[in-house]
Amino acid sequence: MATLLKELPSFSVLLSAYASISAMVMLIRTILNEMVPERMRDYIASKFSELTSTYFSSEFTFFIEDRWQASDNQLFRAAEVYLPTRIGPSSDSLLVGFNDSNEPTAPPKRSIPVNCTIMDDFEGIRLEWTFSSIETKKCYVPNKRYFAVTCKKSARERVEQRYFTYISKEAQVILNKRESLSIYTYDQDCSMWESAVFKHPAKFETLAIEPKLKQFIMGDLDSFGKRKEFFENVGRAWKRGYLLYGPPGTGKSSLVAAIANYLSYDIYDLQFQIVRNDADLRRILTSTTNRSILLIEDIDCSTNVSRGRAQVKEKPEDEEDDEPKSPSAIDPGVTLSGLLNFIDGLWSSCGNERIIIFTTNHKEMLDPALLRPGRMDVHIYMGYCTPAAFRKLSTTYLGIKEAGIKEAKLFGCIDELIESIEVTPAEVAQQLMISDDPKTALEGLIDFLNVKKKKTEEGVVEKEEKTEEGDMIIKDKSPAAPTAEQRQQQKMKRMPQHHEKKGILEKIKTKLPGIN
Ligand SMILES: Nc1ncnc2c1ncn2[C@@H]1O[C@H](COP(=O)(O)OP(=O)(O)OP(=O)(O)O)[C@@H](O)[C@H]1O
Repeated sequence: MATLLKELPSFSVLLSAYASISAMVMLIRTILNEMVPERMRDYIASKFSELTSTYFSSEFTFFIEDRWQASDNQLFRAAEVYLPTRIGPSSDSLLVGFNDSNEPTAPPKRSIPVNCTIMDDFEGIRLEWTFSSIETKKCYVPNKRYFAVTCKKSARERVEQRYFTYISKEAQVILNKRESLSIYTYDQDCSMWESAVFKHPAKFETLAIEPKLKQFIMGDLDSFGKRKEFFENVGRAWKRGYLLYGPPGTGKSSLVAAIANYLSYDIYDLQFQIVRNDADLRRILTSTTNRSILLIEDIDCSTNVSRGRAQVKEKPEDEEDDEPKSPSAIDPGVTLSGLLNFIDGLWSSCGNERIIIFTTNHKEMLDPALLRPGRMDVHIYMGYCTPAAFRKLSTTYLGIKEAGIKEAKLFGCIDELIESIEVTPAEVAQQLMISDDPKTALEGLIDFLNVKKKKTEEGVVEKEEKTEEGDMIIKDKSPAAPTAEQRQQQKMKRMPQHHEKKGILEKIKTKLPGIN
């Protein structure tokens, strides 16, 4: 010990060493101040302090941004669902509100405000969450939102391997338990999906369609939900495409609502006309969630995927086109191949448990490529009202479970009229709503059907006269009464689709392997 003390430098030596080091530092600082610009000095200082704090800090921070590469970040979504359940007394702020106008007195829902800090515990690990949002300069690019999760460095691996998986599972459980569904519509100005509470009363029980068709659709949906492994084994994306076609008012939208309620899936209602181009479509579609329905209504209104597009393309360039050009509002930049890429192309593998539904009033207008086998798995014709559909409507609207003696005669008359003209379930439902008294409502429906029948017959006669003369002059509306045979012939000419009513099931084309 004594030898060791002897070898230590004396106090005066230490003092002089300190003085010379300080002088050296002062000299270097003066040189740096003189030679290095101030901004550069600040940058070096901040980097130096960042480096030392990272090296010596005992904490680790994960960042979870709202986007991950080209898609929505599913971990971010899970955190959005999970974190509101962890808001406790230690949180200093909270975002509250609701968008369900059906229940204005319900307690508000919770969400996370910007810069709010939330503490969570997992297997003895303390975690601190902070939510941030950075505004972007470009108006069509949404704000960049992210969570920062801080934990002890020693717990980093457990958080990465176990905690984040736990959050995803918890979020799924919360989503499965929620009482209301959401319907999303795309806001092109903010470049994001906006949601509203979806509480549509349509159910399969209230749908007035042929019972066999109903059974088929429900069975198809059931088997789709159970076939995760099947889809994996056959190397296909876990998706199902439905094309609903038929005249307006035959229940296409009601069927979509019934499917959403049956499966408890959210609906993404995409107005195709607002999509700028294929890249835009890709971004929009990759930001939808699993277990959801992508709905594109009136797909024929998009000129780029309608049959006209193919015909226009085939025309020689110098050929005059007498057809007026479609206004740009209905001529989006999305190409058919861009859309098909999502249905069965490479992008179709993005996401799982998805239902894609297209509706159209004019199937014949669609580009054949969209109708080819393997594209839309099931084609469903939603036809005019049939006696069976009318029975369902009378149960739903008038509470008539089975026609008694009183109604039997009226029912017989209605059945006959319904079979002889084209009347939509929407029109029949409208008439049944006129009175709460079943007899009055049914009689009102008979009057309506009789008027419609008369008008239709008059229309046919008028149309035939027009066709013969080849001009557009409106003729006298009072027709010469046609004979029964003539009426039958007129009906056959006028309603080629009417006969399809009876063969609705033949119109269903099932293309998924494994379903017969
Ligand atoms: N098959 C049906 N079963 C029960 N209700 C129906 C049916 N068809 C139509 N309706 C009633 O008529 C209204 C309009 O129907 P819906 O909007 O579903 O028809 P649509 O075929 O989607 O029409 P569009 O092609 O014009 O969009 C609905 O509110 C619904 O109450």
